[in-house]
Amino acid sequence: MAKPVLYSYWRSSCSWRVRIALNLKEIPYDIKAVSLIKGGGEQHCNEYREVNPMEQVPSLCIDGHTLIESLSIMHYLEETRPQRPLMPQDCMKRAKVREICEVISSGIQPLQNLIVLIYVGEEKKKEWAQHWIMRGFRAVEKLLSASAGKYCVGDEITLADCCLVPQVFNARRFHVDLRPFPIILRIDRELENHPAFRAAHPSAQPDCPPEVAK
Ligand SMILES: O=C(O)/C=C\C(=O)CC(=O)CC(=O)O
Repeated sequence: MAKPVLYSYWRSSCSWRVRIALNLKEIPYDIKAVSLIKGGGEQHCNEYREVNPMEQVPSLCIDGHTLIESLSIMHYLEETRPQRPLMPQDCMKRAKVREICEVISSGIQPLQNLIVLIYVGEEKKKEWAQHWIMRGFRAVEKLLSASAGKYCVGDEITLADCCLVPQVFNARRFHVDLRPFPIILRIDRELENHPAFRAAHPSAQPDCPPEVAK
């Protein structure tokens, strides 16, 4: 089987989630960088629209197919590559993992992504992004107060952690005050030096601008 190819952008939190999952599962993959900003965004070109009709990253070519949507990709990896499980065994804990993934991937990230911020406009975009991230993080913090052990759900790393860490990076990028979210901060700190998370970090990506990578 050919090595999987991930269409990715260094600073895209959705690409980053999938990179973490691939790294944790030790699945070798190649990256095809798609610049979301060059020339108005390479994701909108005809060639890439054939790969991903949503004109977004990530997309993953794997097992002879192309998959889009980060959570759907991560669940496929979990189902087909059971090594280093990223979902708990227990059904209620699985539901808790999905809950946190949903809040982040549907309730926060889409509201502060590039296409929405362009639409909101330069003047309002920071306040807008902060509002939706804080609203979502209040919910995540509350959920974590019941589910967290060392990580988001219990003491094993799950897909919820793969979603949380990149969203914390985005929160910092928009200067959100994270002090009201001590559990989120603790889990982020716990994971920042994990090799799979470090290798997936924007600053470690081949398309990261050299002045940022330093
Ligand atoms: O470098 C840029 O400014 C462009 C795009 C992004 O950050 C990615 C997003 O749209 C946000 C996200 O993935 O959450």
